[in-house]
Amino acid sequence: MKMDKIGFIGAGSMAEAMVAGLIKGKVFTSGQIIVANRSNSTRLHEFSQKYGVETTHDKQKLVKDASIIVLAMKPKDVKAGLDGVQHLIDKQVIVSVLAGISIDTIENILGKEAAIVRAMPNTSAAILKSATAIAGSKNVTPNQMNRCKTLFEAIGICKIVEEKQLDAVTGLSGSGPAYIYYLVEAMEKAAVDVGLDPFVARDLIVQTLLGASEMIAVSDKHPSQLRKEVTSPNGTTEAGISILKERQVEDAVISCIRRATERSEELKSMFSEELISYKK
Ligand SMILES: NC(=O)C1=CN([C@@H]2O[C@H](COP(=O)(O)OP(=O)(O)OC[C@H]3O[C@@H](n4cnc5c(N)ncnc54)[C@H](OP(=O)(O)O)[C@@H]3O)[C@@H](O)[C@H]2O)C=CC1
Ligand SMILES: O=C(O)[C@@H]1CCC=N1
Repeated sequence: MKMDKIGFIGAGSMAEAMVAGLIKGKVFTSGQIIVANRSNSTRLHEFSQKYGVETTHDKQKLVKDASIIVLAMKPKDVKAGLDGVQHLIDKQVIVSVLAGISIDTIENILGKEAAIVRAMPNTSAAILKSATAIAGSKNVTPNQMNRCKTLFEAIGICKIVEEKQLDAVTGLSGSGPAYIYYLVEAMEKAAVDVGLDPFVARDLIVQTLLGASEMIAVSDKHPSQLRKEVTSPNGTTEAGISILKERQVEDAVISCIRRATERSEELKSMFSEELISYKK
């Protein structure tokens, strides 16, 4: 598939995960990718060394050269990130991966309506395993939406949702990898505590996670049934799970995802209140 250039404004972890994934997935060649940040030249040097992509501090050049512009700065930096390029946005599709920043807010900053696709991927994009959801503004054509879906499908799976559901997606799968890493950190501590070599434990934990994920993915059975199949009456699993229940881990997980979802909603209102609507 022949595609134009894609430009990233922001060169952090999410931009890197996407760049790595897009090159690995052969969606874009290195020569079709431009990356810009605010000031960190060492970071841009790293990008060009590692991925062979073009890098620049000149956002205007990036916006003129790219047909897809990915906003990949922190939510608080979106206004500064688009400063000075608003007038150059015309036919490009803007893909925003910013948590909690609405299409309305981006249009307010631009001072006009635009073809904006809000996306919530996760850092597993780097290994082509992102769980992404996208929502488009009313100016996005079906063709542009499909193109963005194809782009995210090349780095994992991609679901189309309504924009209002993106806060929940952020709380669930955008932040999700961190929850799993947190669990693994705890499992690693526990493994040493019960007398295992940390390197042996790491391999066992990773394979356990891979195996369990694959079982959920390929099996027709509900996770609760799969769990039952591990749990022998009066056995070790039952003993372990009884502690998770006693410590109300299920409640903790539900509260964790609710709080992350709420935080995405909070970010949205913080930033939309800050901006004066051009529509008013
Ligand atoms: N990390 C994750 O797992 C996920 C993150 N996201 C979203 O992705 C976005 C980026 O997150 P992350 O990659 O973790 O952030 P990082 O802090 O790692 O990177 C932010 C980048 O934005 C650049 N930047 C800041 N201000 C400007 C500006 N005015 N012009 C150009 N570039 C600028 C910074 O450049 P410099 O270093 O020079 O200041 C830096 O390269 C966030 O909005 C987040 O909500 C979405 C899904 C998952
Ligand atoms: O923590 C955050 O705000 C971002 C959004 C999803 C993952 N990281």
